Amino acid sequence: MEIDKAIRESDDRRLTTKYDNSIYVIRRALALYSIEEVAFSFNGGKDSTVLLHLLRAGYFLHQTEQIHSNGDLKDREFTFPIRTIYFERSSAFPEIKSFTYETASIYGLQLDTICLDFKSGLEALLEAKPIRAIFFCVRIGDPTAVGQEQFSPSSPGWPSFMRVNPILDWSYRDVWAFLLTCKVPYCSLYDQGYTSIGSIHDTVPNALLCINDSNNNKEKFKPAYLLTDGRLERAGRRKKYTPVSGCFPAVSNGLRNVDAHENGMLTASIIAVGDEIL
Ligand SMILES: Cc1cc2nc3c(=O)[nH]c(=O)nc-3n(C[C@H](O)[C@H](O)[C@H](O)COP(=O)(O)O)c2cc1C
Ligand SMILES: Nc1ncnc2c1ncn2[C@@H]1O[C@H](COP(=O)(O)OP(=O)(O)OP(=O)(O)O)[C@@H](O)[C@H]1O
Repeated sequence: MEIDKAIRESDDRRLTTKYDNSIYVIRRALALYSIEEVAFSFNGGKDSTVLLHLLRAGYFLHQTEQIHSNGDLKDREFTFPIRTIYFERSSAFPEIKSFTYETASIYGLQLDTICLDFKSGLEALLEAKPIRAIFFCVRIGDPTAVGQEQFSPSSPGWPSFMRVNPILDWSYRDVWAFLLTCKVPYCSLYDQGYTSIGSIHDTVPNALLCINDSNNNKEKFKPAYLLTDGRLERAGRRKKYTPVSGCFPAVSNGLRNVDAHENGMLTASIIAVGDEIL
């Protein structure tokens, strides 16, 4: 299996350890649930792309073990049977949409495109299919990762299923080490300086990757894998906020000089020195 081979041939010990742990979680899930009971939530982003290939490798290894007595399972005989769900958004970047569909076609994914919000879409899906566990790409540091573990039941108020998070402990650097080591295709936006991709309304390239091109006065950006401080991967994503006076600010990556009033966020600092307040 090409993914497993690429990782085994790599001398990046940290990556190998992360890979082995993720494969362990995937194989645990595949042992606990039947193939009809699992699904994979895929959106064409970098984390999703990592998980797709981990699932391909994990499923392949799981299968190989199951049919061991019948001889080798060749790569070309291998299909990926895990139901893959994609919530299509009209506000998604066209590059993300096309990458998602191209990837589905290249790897023979059974893609279910859902045009509802997450909750209603999941409700409809779980009513129609026997799904009990969903592979998800949350990583520690993501705003939604708080309190999650590798196996976490869905939150109260959500349809009932198990969230399986095989890359929970992966860092930004691990994600890129994996994608580059395995030489798998990823969405072209990452080569244009986007480091985390939300909607067209709230995402710009990461200003930390900006190259000054004084010749033609145009902004250029280095690829996402050159971002050295992974804690800043969401610097190109504007925080969700409630507009104060109904006016929406221009997209900002948080590093440009954006008017705080315009953003609806006001901050104040107080410095106390002895009994004096400055
Ligand atoms: C398959 C799936 C399952 C989800 N399950 C939950 C959940 O159990 N609890 C929750 O608070 N959010 C859940 N969400 C929402 C995500 O945590 C998160 O809000 C969503 O991915 C939006 O991220 P974004 O705001 O960065 O686009 C789920 C989303 C998807 C696609
Ligand atoms: N529209 C969607 N359809 C299906 N799954 C989704 C969707 N949006 C989010 N998810 C799930 O939530 C995970 C986390 O989303 P998130 O946007 O943080 O990561 P990503 O898109 O893979 O990478 P990036 O941080 O670069 O955007 C996805 O990898 C996927 O499992």
